[in-house]
Amino acid sequence: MSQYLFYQEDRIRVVKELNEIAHNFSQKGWLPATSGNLSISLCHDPLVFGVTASGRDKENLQLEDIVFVKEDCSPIEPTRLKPSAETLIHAKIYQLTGAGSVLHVHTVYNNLISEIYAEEKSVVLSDMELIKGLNIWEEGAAIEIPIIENYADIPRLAEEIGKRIHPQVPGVLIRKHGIYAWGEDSFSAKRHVEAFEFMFQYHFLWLGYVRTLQAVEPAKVANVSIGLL
Ligand SMILES: CSC[C@@H](O)[C@@H](O)C(=O)COP(=O)(O)O
Ligand SMILES: [Zn+2]
Repeated sequence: MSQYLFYQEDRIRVVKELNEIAHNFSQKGWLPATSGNLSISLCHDPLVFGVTASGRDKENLQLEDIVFVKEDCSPIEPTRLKPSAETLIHAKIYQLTGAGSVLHVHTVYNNLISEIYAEEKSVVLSDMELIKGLNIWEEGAAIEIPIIENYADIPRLAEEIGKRIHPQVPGVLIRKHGIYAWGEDSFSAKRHVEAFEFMFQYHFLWLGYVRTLQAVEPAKVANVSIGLL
């Protein structure tokens, strides 16, 4: 008998919450072509978390598509399911941040921003109301989101992500891949993903708008700073 049966009620809650988030993000087009992976922790000491199984269509995620794993990413009980190929990244983020949930999505805008600012290795966003969605309330706050190269070797990718995590900024971009965002629970982690994605979309469209104005009405944008472009 598994020593983890003790968590049965919490397991049901985790599975339901992950399914709801998978369906919600799929509706938004944030988990295309089976991409992305989602997790919620059950326990921190020892670390145990539920994570989406590898290669599942998140749009049609089923309750049984969640695998419960330990700190070393192995399942807590025998299963035919393979945990997400990126489970190690989830484990690393739990260990370093004490988060209660880690969510990973692939979107067009997070891919575009990660590529535009790839050489800088981070993107700075400021003067945006939704920074408050990250629970950062100071007026005029600026946030710097790290951008990590998209190493195919997952242990290396997890290691590099670990080195760049900023205590105040609950997200890390992987170049032309996606974002990992986290929070104290799945509600907060979801809110963080949504805030990041809103800001990435806004920032990308703003860059294009200002650049167009620079071409057609330069005087109008003479004092507008858009960073790189
Ligand atoms: C289908 S492409 C996406 C994968 O390469 C990977 O980055 C991803 O996010 C999903 O991997 P998974 O093993 O299903 O959790
Ligand atoms: Zn991915």
